[in-house]
Amino acid sequence: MDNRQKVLDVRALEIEIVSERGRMKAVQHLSFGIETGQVLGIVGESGCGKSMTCMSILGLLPDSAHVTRGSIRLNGIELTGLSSKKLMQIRRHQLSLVLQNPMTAFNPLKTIGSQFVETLRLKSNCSKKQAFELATQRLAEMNLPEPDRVLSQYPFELSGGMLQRIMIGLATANNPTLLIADEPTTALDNGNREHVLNAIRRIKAKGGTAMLLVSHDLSVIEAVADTVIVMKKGQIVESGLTKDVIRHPQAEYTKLLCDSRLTWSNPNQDRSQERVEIVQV
Ligand SMILES: Nc1ncnc2c1ncn2[C@@H]1O[C@H](COP(=O)(O)OP(=O)(O)OP(=O)(O)O)[C@@H](O)[C@H]1O
Repeated sequence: MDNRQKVLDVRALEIEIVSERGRMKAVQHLSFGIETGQVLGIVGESGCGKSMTCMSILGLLPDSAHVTRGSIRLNGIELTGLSSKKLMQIRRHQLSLVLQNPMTAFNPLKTIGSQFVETLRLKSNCSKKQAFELATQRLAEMNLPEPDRVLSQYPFELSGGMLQRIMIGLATANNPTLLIADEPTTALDNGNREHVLNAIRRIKAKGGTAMLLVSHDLSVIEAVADTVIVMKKGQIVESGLTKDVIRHPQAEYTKLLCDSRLTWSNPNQDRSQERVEIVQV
């Protein structure tokens, strides 16, 4: 990874968790950066600190966790130590989060259109009519058929795969500086997975948003990420251009992940029990 101007610049980050069992470092010595229009993948086993890293950037760590060292800069602004009011402003205008469950992300009692409009008007000063027009445009960009009809529907009338693409459209509607997507394709059938990866590719092609894509699945990272960091037990074991890391893994742990990627791409493997969630802050 080079030293060009980075939208997100994380340096020597350390996150500590305090519980009745004592103190533990969820993340340490973590440094990485992302440039505008680029996708950085974070891959690693469960519990290695991927979510803690994302939540620290958003200023949404649980009460038991704290950034104890290091720096997180978004467009040159240091986020660690900012007041919660300032962080909320930054989240509202510059950051978006897409998590795993689209069904729980939406209010079941409101149409997609009213939720879209509500969120857009919270993030910018647009009128109801402008918000509706933007919503229609974003749904079309996400390749959703009949955007007007989708906007008039309730979440339960749409499939999980469609709701995921709607969430990505909503999360990027106001062109955030940084989109954080946590496992957005896990366990989708191939068709829906490809739709979501295409949605990510379209956001990349527009070029205004940097993206942090978290996945335990190296194939997803390989499909869209320019650079990747491989994490194990809260630390980076390897990082670099995705194609280099995947073609020539250096760390034993990355080699293992690459081997299991071959297993995951086996079409006979049953991944139907895995769930996917997408939520926006
Ligand atoms: N709310 C919490 N309170 C205390 N410890 C937590 C909390 N959430 C996570 N942890 C601990 O922090 C460490 C890092 O967890 P984290 O959720 O960041 O891992 P992850 O890589 O995102 O895992 P997964 O892929 O399963 O989501 C783990 O040891 C985990 O047990």
